[in-house]
Amino acid sequence: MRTAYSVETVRAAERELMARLPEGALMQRAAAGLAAACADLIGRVYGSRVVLLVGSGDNGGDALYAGARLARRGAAVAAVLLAPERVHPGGLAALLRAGGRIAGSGTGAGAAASAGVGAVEEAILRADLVVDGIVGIGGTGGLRPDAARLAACVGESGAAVVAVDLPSGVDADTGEVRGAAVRADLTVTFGTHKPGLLIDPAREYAGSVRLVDIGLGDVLPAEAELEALQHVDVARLLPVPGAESDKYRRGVVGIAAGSARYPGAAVLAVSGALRGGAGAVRYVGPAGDAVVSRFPETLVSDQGPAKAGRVQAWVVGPGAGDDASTVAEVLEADVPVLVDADGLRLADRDAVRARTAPTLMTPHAGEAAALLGVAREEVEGARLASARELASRYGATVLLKGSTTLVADAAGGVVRVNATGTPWLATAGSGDVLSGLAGSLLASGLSALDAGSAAAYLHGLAGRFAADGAPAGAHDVAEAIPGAWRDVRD
Ligand SMILES: NC(=O)C1=CN([C@@H]2O[C@H](COP(=O)(O)OP(=O)(O)OC[C@H]3O[C@@H](n4cnc5c(N)ncnc54)[C@H](O)[C@@H]3O)[C@@H](O)[C@H]2O)[C@@H](O)CC1
Ligand SMILES: [K+]
Repeated sequence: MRTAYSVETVRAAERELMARLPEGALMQRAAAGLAAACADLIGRVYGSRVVLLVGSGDNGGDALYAGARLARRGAAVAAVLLAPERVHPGGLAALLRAGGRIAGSGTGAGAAASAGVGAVEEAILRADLVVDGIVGIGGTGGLRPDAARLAACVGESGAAVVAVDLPSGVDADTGEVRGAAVRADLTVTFGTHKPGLLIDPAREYAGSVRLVDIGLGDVLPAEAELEALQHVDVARLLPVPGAESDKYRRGVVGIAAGSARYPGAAVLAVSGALRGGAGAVRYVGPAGDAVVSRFPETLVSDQGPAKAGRVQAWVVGPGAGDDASTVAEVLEADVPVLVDADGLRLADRDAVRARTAPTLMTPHAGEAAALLGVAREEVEGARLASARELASRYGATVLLKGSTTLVADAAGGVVRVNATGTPWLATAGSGDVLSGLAGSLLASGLSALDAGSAAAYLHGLAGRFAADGAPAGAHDVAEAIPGAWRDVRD
């Protein structure tokens, strides 16, 4: 499991750890890890041109101490000081002792806003490596104008860019990026991941992320704010039939989907459900013929959901058109229900809130925006807050689809993030496959949080296998699910 902790939690843990250690020990651990990561990235340290962007806090201190280490190994290191009067004194002294210098001025008053700005920009443009120590977990609001100018200049440089702890300008707790931010090739983060490093849009700014152990693990609380499942975690969740299993014990998933206009949505939801571990898939709706001709193992009922027979979890909504009564009927069932696509629009909020069995809603950003009454960009820019808000409004678990899919429970607690997805998954019908797959996992007894996050994981992996660098259709993704399942369990 990859976990991420909020700034507040990190601060508390750091205080506890610092009280037990000699002064400055944590920063030295951070700087050593940072310098090593920089060296790995650029390959040859000796003779390389390194520019440090140094803010007024400890993030700048980390950059300065790491810069000193690189200078001792023969790099030409220049520090751009955003606030020379408040720079980390020990870090700056260490850099100067190691032969580093202050960029833009020979006097030490070389802030980017000063007359030395041309020289600063030139240094950044000519650098082999830029180390972004403008601001870390102490950042508030968007980058200030001086810092924003530096971030823009870094964007024009061909240098490798390493962000210290976080790319400056991104929100550590939410992954939001309001205004300018540094785009890094690599982010070297300390002690633990921060939620923003795992959630878009900030995740994209971070590049690849390397975690440096500074001993924080022992003092962090057991429950994180955000977690990302890995193969072994998903393998533990996936249902495996035992010797005594029959189709009912393995779970029957009901699919109430499709319409005369969109029969394909029903077929695709069933295709996902058949690969999700349930013992049987029951279909109700107007696309029964299309479903059976493609998947003869489906139990098709021409009755409504309430009379369809035994079902341990329902999926309702893909391709449902305007069939609000089926959605309402499914929401009355006393078993877990997954609501997707048209079903999200048709589901009555009070009916969802009144349910006692789990409800899993699976909107993409556009659908979530419509339910929240905001613009799509607002959801895309604030994915964590949007998922949490929707979960709390509906009293449901919400799986917000996207490049980094989030799954949030209504009661709060840990949020799951999934990063196995690929842009190739942005293809018609791929969401229908996911809803069937997640519904199948619900029917086999997983909680809404586990079913949603395990399904997102498998679906993302299947998308990668199906696409493999070329376009793939949603049915290809469904067919790749068994391979993803095997990959996870190996
Ligand atoms: N506390 C610890 O134990 C450790 C902290 N470390 C480093 O310390 C960092 C946190 O240090 P600080 O608490 O000093 O905070 P930061 O260095 O992250 O930022 C605070 C400084 O940035 C300025 N600032 C805030 N928002 C800004 C904005 N939007 N634009 C421009 N400047 C802005 C503030 O004026 C303040 O001086 C971590 O991210 C990490 O890099 C590491 O050395 C590891 C150990
Ligand atoms: K930074």
